[in-house]
Amino acid sequence: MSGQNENFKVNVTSEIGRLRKLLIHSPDSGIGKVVPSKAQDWLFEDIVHLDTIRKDEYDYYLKLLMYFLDPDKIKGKLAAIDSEAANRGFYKPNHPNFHNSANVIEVQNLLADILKDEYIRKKLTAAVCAIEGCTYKLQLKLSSTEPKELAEIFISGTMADDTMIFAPIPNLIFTRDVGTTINNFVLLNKPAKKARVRETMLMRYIFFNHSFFEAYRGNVLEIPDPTQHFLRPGDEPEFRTTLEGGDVMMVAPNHVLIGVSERTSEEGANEAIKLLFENNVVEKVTVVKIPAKRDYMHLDTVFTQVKRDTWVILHSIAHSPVYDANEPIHFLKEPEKLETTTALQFHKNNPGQPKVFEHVEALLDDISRNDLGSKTPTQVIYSGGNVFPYDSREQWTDSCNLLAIKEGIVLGYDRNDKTVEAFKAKGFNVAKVKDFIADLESGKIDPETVTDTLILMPSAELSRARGGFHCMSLPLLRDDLVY
Ligand SMILES: NC(=[NH2+])NCCC[C@H](N)C(=O)O
Repeated sequence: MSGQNENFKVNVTSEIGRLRKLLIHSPDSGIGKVVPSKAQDWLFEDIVHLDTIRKDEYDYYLKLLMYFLDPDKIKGKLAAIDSEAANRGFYKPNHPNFHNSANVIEVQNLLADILKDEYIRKKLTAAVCAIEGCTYKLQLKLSSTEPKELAEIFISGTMADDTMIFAPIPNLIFTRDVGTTINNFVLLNKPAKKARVRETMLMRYIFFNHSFFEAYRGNVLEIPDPTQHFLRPGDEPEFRTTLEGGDVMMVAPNHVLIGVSERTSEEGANEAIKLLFENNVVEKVTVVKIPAKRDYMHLDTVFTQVKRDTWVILHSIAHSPVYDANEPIHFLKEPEKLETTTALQFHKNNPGQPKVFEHVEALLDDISRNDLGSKTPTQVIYSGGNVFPYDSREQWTDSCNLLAIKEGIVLGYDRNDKTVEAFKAKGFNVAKVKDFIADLESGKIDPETVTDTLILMPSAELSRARGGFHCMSLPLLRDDLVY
């Protein structure tokens, strides 16, 4: 894939413009190595069945992306691609028949590309071995391993003979979290969780060394730690700057949202805002503070955008506290226990005087109407139709974490029944991905003309990894919205 850097463009100005290029990572064998005792440390809620997550779930995601982003590789060829004789070669990064799309880009292959350079291979091997505590002998062995094999080892933690040498990084399927494209800049993450450290390092090497990103090297932003962090006593994470991509949303060309959450610290948001303003990347950054808890780990777990005038959100995050401000409980509970969510908007020219939004829904309405020029009333679809307990059950299985492949065409899990009903009530078509793909292949559906559809993706295994399709995508290029 190296050498294809002419015309390689990085530019994302919204959450919903037609998707043209993205980074993904298909479930690798490391996911099949998650053991119950480590599942929580590795940020999975359960162990998953590798074969099912690939063949019956993720492969459909890949196919769908191909029809929209690289149709020549799939249209008219589906039967052959999925034949038994093909043995899923199209889906396996190291297989000779791998799709090798330059639009639906597999991280593992970018990693293999940069590892062809001996200097980079040695440096990155030393870095991986340092964080994983490998022996020097193993480091030497890895340095002379063939690039494609080495890329697989770095990701899965497993040698070709199936020996595990360090932990896998099973969360790499959630490419969203490793960085965010903001206009033609990339803001790299600074992970809060140890389980996500190696992924970030691999991505850092890719963005700074792969020929695809050559023209953008000066536009890769990294978040430093402030001096207070190094000088603090003990091991407390105080002052640590953390920021994960799921907390960063590129909602309009001049406007980014940053969630302060379980994963992104106030300090992380602070450094990110300074970087974005100093580099003239955007004019406005709105910080949305959400309760720091596992269920809401990132901002994109509580809302995502569907169309310029439509959002899907968890009601308790959308609005001010459910308690009546006149009830005694309002005064008795700590503000964070009331699940309040605040939104503070900082402007480049006047960062000292942030604008306060009463609640998140007011912010989303402002984005739709004022940033995106929507002339229609802003529509909000609530997780689980805003009916307890379906609202929180379905949020937990990513009802609010949708990926728009173009405005109004969104991918979500097939298990969130009440949310699906809420989409239907707002006039959306709902299609099972298998049927949708059959219609794309037969030509009954045309990616250019299809409108307002929630595509339901199989989710039994994927949802145990605790993320949806928004998390499983790192958009690099989207068409600008036409106003
Ligand atoms: N953008 C997201 N919401 N990503 C979800 C990440 C899920 C992953 N298991 C984690 O806990 O880190």
